[in-house]
Amino acid sequence: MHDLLTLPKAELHLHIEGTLEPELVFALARRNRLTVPFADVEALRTAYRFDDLVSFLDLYYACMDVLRTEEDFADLVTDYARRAAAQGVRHVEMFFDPQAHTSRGIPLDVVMAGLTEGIRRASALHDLSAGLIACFLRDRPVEEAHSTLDALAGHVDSLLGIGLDSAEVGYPPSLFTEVYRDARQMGLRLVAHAGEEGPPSYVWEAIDELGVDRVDHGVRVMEDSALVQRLQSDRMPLTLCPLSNVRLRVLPDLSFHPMQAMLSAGLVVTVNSDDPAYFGGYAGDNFVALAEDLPLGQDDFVLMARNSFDASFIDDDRRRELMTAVDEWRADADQDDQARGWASL
Ligand code: HPA
Ligand SMILES: [Zn+2]
Repeated sequence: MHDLLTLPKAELHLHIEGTLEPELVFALARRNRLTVPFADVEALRTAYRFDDLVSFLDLYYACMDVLRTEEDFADLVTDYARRAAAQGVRHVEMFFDPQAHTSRGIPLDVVMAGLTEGIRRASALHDLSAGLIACFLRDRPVEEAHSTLDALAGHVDSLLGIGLDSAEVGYPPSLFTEVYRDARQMGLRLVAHAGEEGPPSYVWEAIDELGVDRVDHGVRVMEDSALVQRLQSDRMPLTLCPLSNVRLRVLPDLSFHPMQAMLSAGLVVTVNSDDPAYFGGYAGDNFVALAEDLPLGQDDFVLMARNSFDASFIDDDRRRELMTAVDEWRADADQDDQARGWASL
C-alpha cells in the first residue's frame, strides 16, 4: 500500500478541543498560572483510558479549562494544523463547543477571535483550508442552544455550520428541531452526531427532523437496513471515526468496524479522528489503522479520500484542486506498484 499519510484528505469530524495534547495542557496551565490536577504529562496521558463516551467527556471538559485567552485558542489550532498537515490533511471543518467555554466565563468573542486567528496562521503555514462548525451540547437545556445560536448570529460569516455533540443517549436529535430550523434560515450548514452510542432511530431523526447535510459517526446504521437504503439513495455522508470507536468501547476492536459492509452498501463514508489527542491518532493514523486491521485495498482509501472532499463544504475551485491532488497520489501509487512488479520479475 502506498503511504496513506500522504494521501490528500479532508477531516470533517474533528473537535478542536479534542486536539489538546497533554503537553499543551501543561504549557497553557503554566502560561495562565493554573494548576493541573495531574503530576505531569505522563500522568495525564495515563488517564486517557475510557469506559464510554461520558467517561471521556468528563476529562475532555476538565482539560479544556486551560483555554482562557485568544492566544490559547489560536495556539490550539496551529498545534493541530501542524500535526494534521503532516498526515495529508488538506482541508478541515473543525467543531468547537461554544457552551463549554461561555459556561465557564470565557466570552464567545474571545473563542471566535482565537480560533479564526489560528486558522489564519495555519493556512499561511500549510496548504490547509479550514472552517468552523459550532456544536450545541445536547445534554444541556435546549433553551441554551437557542441563546447560543443567537450569540453566534454575530459571527455567522466566520462559521460554516452547526453541529450537535456531547452525551448522546437520552438526548435525541428531535429535541433540537427548532434550533436547526433557525440555523438553516441563517444560511448555516447542518450536521449532527447520531448513531455513535445512540440507536439508528437517532440517525433517522437527524435526517428527517433536523435536515442534516452529514451524519457524524453513524457507526450503528448497519443495524437498520431501511436506514442504510435511505442513506445510500440520499448519498448522505457519514463521518466515521474508527480509533474513537475503539477507545470509547463502541467496538471491541477495529476488526469489528463495519467499514467494508458500508462501502459494499454504497454509503458515502469518510475517515476522521474525532478527538485525536485522546484517542491515539490523527486522521492519517485512522487510515493506517483501518489498512492494518481490515481487508481494505488502495481503491477503498482513494474513494474515502474523494468522499471527504465531496462531502465537505468547500468551494468548488478548492474541491477540484484537492481532487486533482488525490488523482496525483493515485498515479504515484500505480507507478510504485508497477515498479515493484518489475522488481519482482
Ligand atoms: O465523540 C464525541 N461524541 C460526542 N461528543 C463529543 N465531544 C467531543 N467528542 C465527542
Ligand atoms: Zn465527535
